[in-house]
Amino acid sequence: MRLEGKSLTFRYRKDRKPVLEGITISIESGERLGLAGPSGRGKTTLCRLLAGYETPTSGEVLLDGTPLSARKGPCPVQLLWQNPETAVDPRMRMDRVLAEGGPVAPELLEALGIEPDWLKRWPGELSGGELQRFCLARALGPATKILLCDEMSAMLDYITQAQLWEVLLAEAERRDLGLLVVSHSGKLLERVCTRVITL
Ligand SMILES: Nc1ncnc2c1ncn2[C@@H]1O[C@H](COP(=O)(O)OP(=O)(O)OP(=O)(O)O)[C@@H](O)[C@H]1O
Repeated sequence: MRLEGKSLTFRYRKDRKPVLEGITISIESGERLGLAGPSGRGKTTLCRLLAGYETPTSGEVLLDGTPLSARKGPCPVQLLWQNPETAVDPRMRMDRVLAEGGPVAPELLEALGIEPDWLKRWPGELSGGELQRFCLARALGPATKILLCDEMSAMLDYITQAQLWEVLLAEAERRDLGLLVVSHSGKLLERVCTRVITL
């Protein structure tokens, strides 16, 4: 599978200059593409366009040559945020949050260190790191083919970071997923990516 952003231009407001101008990017199955660039350059905005959360002012987002917006059913492109608190519905217990991405193998939950007792808790009863484990499990639902990781481990301690990356890289390899990894850490990008570009 191939996700392409073609000549993407985007502005948040008509009277402001574009945040992104004529950006072309592509991510293939099995590839781990790193995206670097200074703060405010538009990395998160680009992820939002590629995941279909925003519509480009001009240009298009294609999945195997078909506009992402024209696809039906569960989206094969998933986005993981830096702040899991903003990515879960606070009115749903964690078992329902998890089910939003489709069924998740118990082995994956175990590998991510998700304790069975956490499934009946509300999001507000978990730490940021515990919530991010759920967000990763949910993003790895059966329909996912391309995963966009926007600073997904930036707020975690080193041990949790290492654990999540180990699980994600093994899963990506096993399922031939394509990854876009956004990070300010050159070391992380060097370590996990097959190719790195700068915005
Ligand atoms: N909802 C919004 N409305 C208006 N402007 C926005 C909005 N979200 C982001 N911006 C602006 O768009 C620009 C790009 O922001 P974005 O978050 O995409 O950058 P980034 O490269 O991901 O930054 P960082 O590395 O700090 O996370 C910034 O100037 C930001 O102020």
